[in-house]
Amino acid sequence: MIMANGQEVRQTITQAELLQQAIQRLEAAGVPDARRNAEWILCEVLGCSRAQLYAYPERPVDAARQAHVAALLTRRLRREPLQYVLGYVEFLGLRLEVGPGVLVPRPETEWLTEQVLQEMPAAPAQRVLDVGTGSGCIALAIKHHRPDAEVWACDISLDALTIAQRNARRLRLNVHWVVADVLATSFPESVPGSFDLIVSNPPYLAWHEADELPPEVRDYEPPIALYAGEDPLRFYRALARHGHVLLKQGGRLACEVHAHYGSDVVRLFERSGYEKVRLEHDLAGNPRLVWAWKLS
Ligand SMILES: C[S@@+](CC[C@H](N)C(=O)[O-])C[C@H]1O[C@@H](n2cnc3c(N)ncnc32)[C@H](O)[C@@H]1O
Repeated sequence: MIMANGQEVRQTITQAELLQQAIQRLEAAGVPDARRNAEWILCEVLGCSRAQLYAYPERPVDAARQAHVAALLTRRLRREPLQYVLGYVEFLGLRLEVGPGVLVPRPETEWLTEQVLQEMPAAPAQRVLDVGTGSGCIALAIKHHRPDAEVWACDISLDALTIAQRNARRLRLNVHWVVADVLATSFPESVPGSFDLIVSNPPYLAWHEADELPPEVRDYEPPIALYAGEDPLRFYRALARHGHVLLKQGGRLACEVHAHYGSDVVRLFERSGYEKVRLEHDLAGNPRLVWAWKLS
């Protein structure tokens, strides 16, 4: 009998027993969605699909794999996000590396990227800028689904850009990565301008919202990716200002918004001279995406 992270590792245990143990430990610690979490961790370590996990309940799990499961489980029990524990997330058909230093891409952002892809004209080839790219999820998904597009992506965080670039290399997607502070007065000169589309999921939480966040978000994801600070519209003001310089005539902005501030962002863009400003609701019915055109 071996001890791994305080957990007993028996020489022989079946997949079904290991799964049950994992579910019980996660449930006892109050981790939401315990079964799904346990399934993901076991499938990752055993190198099998969810169907195979249940199809072969009697299959024995060796001590090394038991110890690996125990190690990942310990991290998840401390409420580290499941995607950090696994080291990746699926985003619009792409497997992206994620980990400390980068926001875990959300389903809402996947939905937003789908809307953007649907609205992108087939021709001419589009020039796109993703502001606050994080793992690179939006930029990489656009480049993957529209290889003809010229895609640029920026972030203030070097940690994020390092992960985004690793994702790009692994997926063999050619995106231009730039370190830039969107709150600065101007963008680096290397960013060319004349964009057809600027897309952004900027930080949009207020400080006081930290108390309502689950520990996975509050204690692990980078604060720079989450909080806008005192002024929840700060990043949208900056995007509106830069859009006038970086977008071509007839270009547009597509921004993810906090469900509480959709109408405020619409007003902000209208007052900043954008036209055809429109708010879209996500699959949960929450205001989520604001479009704004630079027509004049
Ligand atoms: C909400 S996260 C979005 C990440 C990614 N686009 C996604 O949807 O998963 C916001 C991103 O903006 C970046 N960011 C924060 N402040 C910034 C700034 N002043 N200039 C540029 N990027 C910034 C953060 O590092 C983070 O990667």
